[in-house]
Amino acid sequence: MLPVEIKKDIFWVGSVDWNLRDFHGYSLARHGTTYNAYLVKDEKIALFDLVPASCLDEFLNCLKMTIDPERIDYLFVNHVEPDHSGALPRIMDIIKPEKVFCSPIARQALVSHYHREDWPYEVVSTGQTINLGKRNVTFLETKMLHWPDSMFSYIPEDKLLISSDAFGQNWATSERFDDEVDQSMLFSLAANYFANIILPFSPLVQKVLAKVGEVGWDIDMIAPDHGLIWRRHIPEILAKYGEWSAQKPQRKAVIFYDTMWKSTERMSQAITEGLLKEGVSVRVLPLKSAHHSDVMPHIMEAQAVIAGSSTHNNGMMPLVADMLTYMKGLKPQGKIGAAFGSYGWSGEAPKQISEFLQAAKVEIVAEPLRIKNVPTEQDLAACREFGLKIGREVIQRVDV
Ligand SMILES: Cc1cc2nc3c(=O)[nH]c(=O)nc-3n(C[C@H](O)[C@H](O)[C@H](O)COP(=O)(O)O)c2cc1C
Repeated sequence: MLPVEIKKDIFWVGSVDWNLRDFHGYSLARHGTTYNAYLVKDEKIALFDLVPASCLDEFLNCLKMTIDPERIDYLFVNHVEPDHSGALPRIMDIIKPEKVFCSPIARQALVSHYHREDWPYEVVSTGQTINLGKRNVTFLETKMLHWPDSMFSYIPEDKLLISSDAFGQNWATSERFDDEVDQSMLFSLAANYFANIILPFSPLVQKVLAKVGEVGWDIDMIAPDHGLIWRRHIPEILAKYGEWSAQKPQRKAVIFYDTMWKSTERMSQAITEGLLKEGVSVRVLPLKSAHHSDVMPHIMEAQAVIAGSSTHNNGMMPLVADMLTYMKGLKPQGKIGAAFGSYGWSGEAPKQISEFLQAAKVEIVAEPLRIKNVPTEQDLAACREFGLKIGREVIQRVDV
């Protein structure tokens, strides 16, 4: 990739991973991703963040088009996760920087990843400022957003916030800025990223947004470590982070299920009809075709989570267990829910699902609905009634 000057003497120098489809086990990177690093040419030459070890060659090519890497004085590590620091051991040998700036927790994390106590670490904390010459860099530790070591770097002279993984999206593009790409795709991928990575830390997002307001940073560019750089739609993405982290649900229900012989699927269709009759928008996600990370953005927005499974070996179908486990870890707040499914003889799955939902702090608003074998017309009417009941609960909560 070619470097791009994003501000006077500040360059994007990352790499674009067109191949990536599985991002540490998520289907999040269906559209590839970028690893963004930023080079600042001042009296001190500074490099912010890096790329994974696998992208080192492409990254070095890009970097060398802007600077002789040996001239770089300072490295800033905003996040230790290997997609942003994996190239560090090789880069340290090439650049031999005077200093490696990182948060106190990042220093420990770097040592436990790369086992190098001898690198020239310089620990920086929230509010501290480092001078580069004409510019300053100031820091805000964003612990658990989304790793303990994470921090933001802000350059006031350029109104530039280098935001680590926050505000990122996984999308391999040749464009570098938010106003150069399709807007609905951009915001949809930003939402996808938030729902799968940031959601459990929603209360922290609210605090960080408040803190950024409090310190009065004037920002006209947000440069995340993945995806497009925000320069045109900053108020919109900040508002979206406020909205997503507030977890205010919409008049929407998500139904996910797995089925062997489609009886549970037939139930899901009748439940959908009931919800629609109440005026609730529905997303139906059969887990054989929807990966758990594709379901989460819908759960993030929905008021109701309705999970279905046929009974399989006295339990729920494995894909449903997978989805529930994944969802529980992401701690969605303020949801209502219910469980359903077809069975042959013992029929444990719906009750097990209902208990799991409850353990995930989902408020159960309908008894688990079980149908023996293939649903009759009467059974389908019961499913519609189940959908109507949940629909009414959605409306009651969303429309207050
Ligand atoms: C491998 C297998 C294991 C099953 N185990 C159970 C079971 O433990 N308890 C039960 O009630 N039904 C069991 N069933 C029956 C199914 O739950 C039943 O056929 C149901 O109607 C399937 O719903 P579906 O079409 O949505 O998959 C099993 C079926 C299969 C194929």
